Amino acid sequence: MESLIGLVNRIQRACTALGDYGGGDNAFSSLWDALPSVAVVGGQSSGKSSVLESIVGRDFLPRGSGIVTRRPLVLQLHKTDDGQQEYAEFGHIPRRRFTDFGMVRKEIADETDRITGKTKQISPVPIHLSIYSPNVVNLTLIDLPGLTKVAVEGQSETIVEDIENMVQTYVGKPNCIILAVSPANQDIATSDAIKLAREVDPTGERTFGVLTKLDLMDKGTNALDVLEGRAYRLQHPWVGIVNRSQADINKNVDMIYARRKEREYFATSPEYGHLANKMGSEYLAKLLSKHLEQFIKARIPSITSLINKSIDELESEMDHLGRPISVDAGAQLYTILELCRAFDKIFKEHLDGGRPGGDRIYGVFDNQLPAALRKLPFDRYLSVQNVRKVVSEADGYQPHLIAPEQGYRRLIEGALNYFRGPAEASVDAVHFVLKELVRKSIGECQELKRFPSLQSAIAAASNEALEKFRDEGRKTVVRLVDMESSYLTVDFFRKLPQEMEHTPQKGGKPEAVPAVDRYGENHFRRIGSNVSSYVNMVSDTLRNTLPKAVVYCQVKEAKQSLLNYFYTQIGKKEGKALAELLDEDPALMERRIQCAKRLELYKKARDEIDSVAWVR
Ligand SMILES: Nc1nc2c(ncn2[C@@H]2O[C@H](COP(=O)(O)OP(=O)(O)OP(=O)(O)O)[C@@H](O)[C@H]2O)c(=O)[nH]1
Repeated sequence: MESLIGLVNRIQRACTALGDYGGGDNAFSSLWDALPSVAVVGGQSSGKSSVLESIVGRDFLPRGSGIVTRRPLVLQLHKTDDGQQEYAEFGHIPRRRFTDFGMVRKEIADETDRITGKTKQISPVPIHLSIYSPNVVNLTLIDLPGLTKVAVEGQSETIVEDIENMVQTYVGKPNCIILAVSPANQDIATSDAIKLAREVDPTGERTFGVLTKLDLMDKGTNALDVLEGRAYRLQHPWVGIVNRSQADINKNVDMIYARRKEREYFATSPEYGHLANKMGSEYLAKLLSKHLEQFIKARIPSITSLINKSIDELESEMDHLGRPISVDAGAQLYTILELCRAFDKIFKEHLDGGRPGGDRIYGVFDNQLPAALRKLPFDRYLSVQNVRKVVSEADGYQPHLIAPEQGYRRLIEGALNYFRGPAEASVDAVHFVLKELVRKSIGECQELKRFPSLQSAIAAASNEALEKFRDEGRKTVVRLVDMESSYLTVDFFRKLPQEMEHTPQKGGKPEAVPAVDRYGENHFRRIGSNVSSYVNMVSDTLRNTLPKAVVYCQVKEAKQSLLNYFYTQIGKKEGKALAELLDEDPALMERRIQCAKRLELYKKARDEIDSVAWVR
């Protein structure tokens, strides 16, 4: 059973080491807040320090006028075997044993000043002090600044309120046992400690009332009304204490001697003799220790479930935030390549299916290209007037005698030039689809979210590569069109019906004679219609071959080598340049560090609890 207080002590120390001392920090749930503790509260000079020293059996707390306790002091008491030497250890100076308790007092004062300065301000960052002694019981107590009514010189106006708020953050938690110290020589109705305890624990179930200075009460008066629970009722019995007086302190009266005197006081007291075995600082220590053990035991299941829940939450947040970046250049390069691959994978999924967008490329080939081909102005180009003009100009001063060979060629070449427009437009349309898919893929790549600089670098490199593919695509489609002009399909012309008419020859044999006027309108109309048929045939061919060229030069290349050039570039980069690509958002980096710390804390706490569970 005793190991339970030790367990909470260890977890508390881990909490402080990792910056969790409850309250304030809303970024994470606090484990400290979930741990049971005993906080000592009371007005100034009510005797808090004396009670603590009496429980420990040692002088070790700084004394002086004004507010001496300006940071919470987490006092962890560990009982050792009889005969062992007493010593103290501070959380902020691990492994240094203090056997001189005068030095402990000095270190508490110095450590208080280290955080608050000598300005008499207060700070919520606790000081951890462990005392190992055969004269203590296992117990953890938190000493808090005394509640005060007025600020003294050198203190801020808000000090009264600040102290009350700090004390509130401790005693306000349902896991905090309140040790409310009130002096017997003051009316209990005016006790600061009881006033505060009543606010945060109205039923009195977690408040232990301690009445000091019983020896200083006016002659003829006693505190039985309070000690027997009539003046102010609590669930737990009140404990009366007689500490050393100021005169005793001045005379350096030994604490162990003081304890004996206290025992004698109650044993021989005519008023309190019947309560003697339930009075005094030793009894108080044992009572608190027993209660704290039970309290911790009852809280373990809820602490365990809080720890497990927090670990789950932190792990999923860590997954979301991603792994920390290594400082090693090789590892950085590896990370960059992995991120590029993650992006590339998404980009390919867009093209191959699985993610939308690739279908828009098919839309270019299936709708945009055929529509653009249909809209080409061949009607105008192959009008009778234009055919006549082109054919006539083609023959120069010597008009054609038989077929207008040159005229046909000129007309066809002129018509085929029109195909360049839709061919290049297809290249551009696919280019823009690919660019858009790059943008989308970067946005969808979770792993890249942390790295704005790398995102821009990948976008720039991809777009540069896409431009190159577009240039290649353009050259290829224009070449396809030019190829159509460079060598015409002879078969088509062979199969053209001749413009001949058969007239009877002398002697009965038919004789083929040209029946049409080679310079007449019908003739040009027929040429126009022949050229139109040829152009349609080419159009059909290009409708099939242009997509092949575009896919070959742009889509396939984008899939296979979008980041190839980028890879060779980053391969040449030095550590600093690589680190720049991986410059994360600083807020994110900080959050990851904090998450990792908390995760470490919760895991440590879980291990501690598991180890105690084995012992039980
Ligand atoms: N005679 C007698 N004097 C006591 C008793 N308890 C405390 N004192 C004296 O009261 C004075 C204040 O006691 P502390 O223990 O310093 O009180 P505190 O609440 O810690 O005071 P601050 O830290 O200043 O808020 C000291 O001079 C003590 O010697 C007691 O039970 N009997």
